[in-house]
Amino acid sequence: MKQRMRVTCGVIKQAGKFLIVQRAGGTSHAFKWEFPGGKVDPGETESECMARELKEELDIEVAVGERLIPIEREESNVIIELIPFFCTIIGGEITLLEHLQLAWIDINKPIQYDLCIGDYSIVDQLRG
Ligand SMILES: Nc1nc2c([nH]c(=O)n2[C@@H]2O[C@H](COP(=O)(O)OP(=O)(O)OP(=O)(O)O)[C@@H](O)[C@H]2O)c(=O)[nH]1
Repeated sequence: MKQRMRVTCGVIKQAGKFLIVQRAGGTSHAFKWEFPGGKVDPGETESECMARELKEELDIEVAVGERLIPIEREESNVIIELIPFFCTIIGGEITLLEHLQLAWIDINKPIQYDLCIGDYSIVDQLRG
């Protein structure tokens, strides 16, 4: 059976725009843009993972809201389930602890950033 990996990613909206961040060099998908998040650890719920990753990556506390439709993709024989959640910042200031840059995107305009492939499906969901 193929290995599965669950990854949560946060959809944060402010002033009508959505936050994306650029992955660092030396990681998988280096320099690609993504919604911040990461792998669900054993024994952790998806929501716990979401809140933990945003604390680790952006130094913010969030309220984890609605779960969007997950996106499944296979990469190097591993099935990656990317699970987006709407998140609201309830504490802290966004500080990039792992990523290179951030951007706030207007979802209804063409995306000018090189996103991780699965993330285009999240953008489609946000466009409704
Ligand atoms: N965080 C995040 N990962 C994504 C997105 N889209 C996407 O394909 N991925 C992929 O999902 C995987 C998540 O890995 P990650 O490196 O962010 O997770 P992590 O922080 O737990 O990793 P690490 O602790 O092993 O460094 C990567 O292969 C990444 O390329 C996204 O929007 N956000």
